[in-house]
Amino acid sequence: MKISRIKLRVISMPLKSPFYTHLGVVVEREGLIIEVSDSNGISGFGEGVAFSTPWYTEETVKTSLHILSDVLIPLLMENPIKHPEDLAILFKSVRRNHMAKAGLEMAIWDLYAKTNSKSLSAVIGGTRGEIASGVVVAADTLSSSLNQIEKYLEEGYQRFKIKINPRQDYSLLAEIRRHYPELPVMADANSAYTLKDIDRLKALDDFHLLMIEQPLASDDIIEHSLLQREIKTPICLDESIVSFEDAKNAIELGSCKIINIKAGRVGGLYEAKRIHDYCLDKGIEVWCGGMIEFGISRAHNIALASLPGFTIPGDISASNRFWEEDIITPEVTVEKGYVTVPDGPGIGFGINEKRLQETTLFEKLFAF
Ligand SMILES: O=C(O)CCC(=O)c1ccccc1C(=O)O
Ligand SMILES: [Mg+2]
Repeated sequence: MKISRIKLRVISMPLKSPFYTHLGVVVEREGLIIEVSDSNGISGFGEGVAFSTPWYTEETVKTSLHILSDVLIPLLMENPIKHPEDLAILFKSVRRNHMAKAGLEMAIWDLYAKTNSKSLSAVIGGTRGEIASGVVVAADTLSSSLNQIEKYLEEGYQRFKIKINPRQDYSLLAEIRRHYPELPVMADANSAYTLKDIDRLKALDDFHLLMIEQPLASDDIIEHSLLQREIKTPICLDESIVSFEDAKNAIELGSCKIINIKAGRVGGLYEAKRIHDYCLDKGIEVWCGGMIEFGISRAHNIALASLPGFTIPGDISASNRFWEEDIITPEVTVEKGYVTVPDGPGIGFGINEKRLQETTLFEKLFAF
């Protein structure tokens, strides 16, 4: 691959409505856009999905910018690669920093697919032409949760993820069930509980949830295996799974029945695919998680979720779930509950240059 230039941009955009979790509120989303160009002027795009503050993982926009500028991009300049999978070996010398690695790796996958005139989905082994779409409800009150559910139901979403915590769980889910007895509902706790809350968590079995995502500590797999033995609701791990080894260990221990795969969290599409392949082999269902992302990462998620093991509707919602105007064209849309997997080259979406320009705070260019 003849990489000649890399452009990093920090962008910022307000969410249409605040996103509430027990860890804090997201009102404005800062993000990192990575553009990798070759000597023929073809560009691949990726997104660094770390947030402005380290509330979800330890990375931030600033740490990503540092690791990309001072470590990963210089490493790539000194060590030309033939294929995006070569990055797995090249980046092994750098501990963690998965979101920074993934943003660059995914831009290079997009470039690779485009230079081979294939869709990213085809290049990574996707088999699906459309993806069942789910949505997250992260509101601060019961009434706004119910309003959001009603709106998203009308828009066709097939799965509803409700953020919960020990102060807002049983009564919230009971009200949702009272209004929607058959709704495909799951809960995401973002590590709000400990094993001391076992009775609270057992009680949630009443609601036949599709699953409960990450109830216990963000780096735990041991206690989740104890919890899974006590509750009927399937556990899905998110934060705890940052590598193929984590997925393998969690499955062997019985810590979860389902895994949420986010390419950013695990260091890129290659590692995401390894986890997917292992889960498919072991009969563990997976789905694609979201990061309140802009269109580029959303497009990568669509390609990832086209792999055969992604059998559960994930967090791949339309661009208009979070944004007044996205940075890609066309925007991601949900039709009758599905997102179409594009068959054009690479991620299959263009860049809305005007929107990208007006949301850019800062940019930095690296010439090879
Ligand atoms: O639709 C989305 O973008 C996912 C929403 C979501 O739940 C989330 C958003 C940001 C960080 C972590 C999470 C999560 O899955 O825990
Ligand atoms: Mg989660």
